[in-house]
Amino acid sequence: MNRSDPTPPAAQGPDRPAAVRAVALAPTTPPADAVLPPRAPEAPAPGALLGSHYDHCFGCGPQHPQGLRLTVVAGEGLDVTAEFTVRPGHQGGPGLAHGGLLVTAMDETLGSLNWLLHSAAVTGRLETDFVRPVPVDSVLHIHAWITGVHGRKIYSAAEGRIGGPDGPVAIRAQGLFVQVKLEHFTTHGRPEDIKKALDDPDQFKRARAFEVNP
Ligand SMILES: CCCCCCCCCCCCCCCC(=O)SCCNC(=O)CCNC(=O)[C@H](O)C(C)(C)COP(=O)(O)OP(=O)(O)OC[C@H]1O[C@@H](n2cnc3c(N)ncnc32)[C@H](O)[C@@H]1OP(=O)(O)O
Repeated sequence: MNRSDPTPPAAQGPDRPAAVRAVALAPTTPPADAVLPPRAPEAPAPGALLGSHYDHCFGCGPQHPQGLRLTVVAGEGLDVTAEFTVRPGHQGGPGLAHGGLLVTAMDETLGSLNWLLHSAAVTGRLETDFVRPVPVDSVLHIHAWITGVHGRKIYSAAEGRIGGPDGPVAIRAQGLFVQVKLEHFTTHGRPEDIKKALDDPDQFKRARAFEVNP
């Protein structure tokens, strides 16, 4: 369609050309029969700092040179808080955090809710609203919580605020994570990285701690 064409787009449907047809995405809001389970007995105590799940993770790994080095603390309920300091290597616009990295920070924080249920889960769908720009050197304070669990699907939401837990909201997110077994990683990951992770007893211990039987 010509950009200046005032004709409104035709209704979505099978006759619409594939190149312009919207894709059907799953909702990130839990269904009515979703449940809010109790914290797992193995969940970290409220206030505990959650370690990185993998040293080379872009989101939380301390060994990643340009990573976000997000730190996460367990909340009182099915929630966590996280902090991410925006560094010059995270710029999109001059002096501003790249939006994709802000999404990564939300993804990582929502993903760490796994610790509270003692199960590994991967992101199936993630929606974000960017509310205001985030300058370099600012600290993004993120609060994330589980909104419902339905079978293997974990629904969650988060808000990121600038400068403090009560600072202005910069980003909001809702996610749908799907619980997986450890084999998800060992089957799909690059073999040399899997081997290194499995050869490191500490890394292996953390990986086993996540094992689930969906
Ligand atoms: C040795 C090394 C140790 C390392 C130890 C690390 C441990 C801890 C690591 C944590 C890491 C966190 C890091 C941050 C979080 C990421 O960034 S994770 C990376 C990004 N995500 C991905 O790569 C996931 C890619 N997708 C997949 O692998 C597969 O599509 C999935 C999501 C596992 C689902 O496949 P599946 O297991 O075959 O599930 P399936 O039976 O199709 O669906 C199950 C249910 O989920 C729904 N569903 C499936 N996919 C979707 C979707 N995309 N959207 C909506 N709903 C979906 C289905 O509709 C179905 O619903 P019901 O019918 O039950 O109502």
